[in-house]
Amino acid sequence: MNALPARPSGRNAPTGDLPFAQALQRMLDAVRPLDAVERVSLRAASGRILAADAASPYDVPPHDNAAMDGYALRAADLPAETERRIALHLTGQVLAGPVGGATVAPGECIRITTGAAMPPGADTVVMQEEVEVGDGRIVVSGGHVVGENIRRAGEDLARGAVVLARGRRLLPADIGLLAAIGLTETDVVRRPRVALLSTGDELRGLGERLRAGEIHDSNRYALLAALGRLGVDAHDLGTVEDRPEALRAVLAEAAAGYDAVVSSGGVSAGDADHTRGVLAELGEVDFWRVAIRPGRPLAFGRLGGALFFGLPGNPVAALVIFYQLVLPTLERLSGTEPRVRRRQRARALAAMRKSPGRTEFQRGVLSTADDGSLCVALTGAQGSGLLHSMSRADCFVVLDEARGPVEAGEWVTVEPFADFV
Ligand SMILES: Nc1nc2c(c(=O)[nH]1)N[C@H]1C(S)=C(S)[C@@H](COP(=O)(O)OP(=O)(O)OC[C@H]3O[C@@H](n4cnc5c(N)ncnc54)[C@H](O)[C@@H]3O)O[C@H]1N2
Ligand code: MOO
Repeated sequence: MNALPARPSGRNAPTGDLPFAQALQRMLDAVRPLDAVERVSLRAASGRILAADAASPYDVPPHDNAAMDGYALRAADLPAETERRIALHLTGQVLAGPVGGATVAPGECIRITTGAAMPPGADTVVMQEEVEVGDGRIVVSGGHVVGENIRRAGEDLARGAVVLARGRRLLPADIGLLAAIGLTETDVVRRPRVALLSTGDELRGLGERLRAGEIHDSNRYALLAALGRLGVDAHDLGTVEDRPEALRAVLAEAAAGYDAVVSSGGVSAGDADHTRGVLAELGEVDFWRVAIRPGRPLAFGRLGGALFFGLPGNPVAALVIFYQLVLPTLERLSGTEPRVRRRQRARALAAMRKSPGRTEFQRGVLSTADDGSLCVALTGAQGSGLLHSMSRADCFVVLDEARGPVEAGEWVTVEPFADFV
């Protein structure tokens, strides 16, 4: 791990808070993407990361075929002038499916349906709407061009062409492409094994009764849900008491069996905050404290073979850190590049509080003004313990470290959740 880089003096310099962009870069740099491969059936491959380029073993479509229901014929038989009409002898039909022996000789045509392979001799398909059908013959006008209404072999994918590159997260259309090139299985990267735990004597699991001073452990369930959507192999290690020995025991075991460990709580400066101390004992702390709000007391490091993310306990802080820093790092660990965050500009519907010194990720709701421009309003109070401020939101409002308050009507940067949440 690198030592903390020299930092220019500034508002956060004395505390050693790492600027957001530097923290993200250091986390990404610390990753060695997994390269272990497993073969899965195509039915189980959705959302997995492709481990090697997939090339097509043949042309797709494999044969020239009709793009319309109509008649396969030879363009040379037709008159050049649109007004003139001629009759062609109708000799049979070809449907989509196995190819029969039908061929088209001069003066003949064959009935053809969409997707059926072009019979030898024919070079054009005329739509049935443009043809008059009689007894054993059709009447068709001129003005058709050679190759009309034919889909060419290899038009979608040429033989040997790379259809999907290594590192691709397989989407439904990708599964279709792999099926189209005849694959039944594909090689994907093994899923990262990620351990998740919460720390805090006040925390109770689902269904447990609360005594005075206790709360439900909401972080563990929110983070498990977020990890589930990311497609990692998440393991719930439960809630750990605020005792160094208890944390030591759980983290020592986690160090051995996981690619990443995510904890929440116990990273700040309180008397019961042991996460950093135990991480330093059993592994390495790369940095803690990022100039970000919420989520400043983030501890990042290494625990045995695992990356370690010590998220702050406040529920909104834990999720903001997860989406902004942990998610891209886990994407790289999974063998794919972090997805692009499409930042947009939106007009603030009301003023927003902001002091210089930390990058803020406030929670907003997008709307469209009468003139079509994008607008954003905050989801009410932005305290980092107020989980509803996150659950009501559909975007982050990203306010740069250096800037101060936002005035109503000002343009700000937003990150729609649809891209990553
Ligand atoms: N003297 C200082 N105090 C605090 C600082 C600081 O820099 N100096 N930072 C504050 C900030 S910012 C945050 S965020 C919190 C983070 O502290 P911890 O990570 O040590 O979190 P805890 O103290 O354990 O808990 C904070 C808060 O969150 C609740 N919590 C914890 N875990 C869960 C969970 N799994 N589910 C739901 N809620 C949880 C906990 O009950 C506390 O209310 O520290 C500030 N203090
Ligand atoms: O950073 Mo703390 O996460 O603001 O509440």
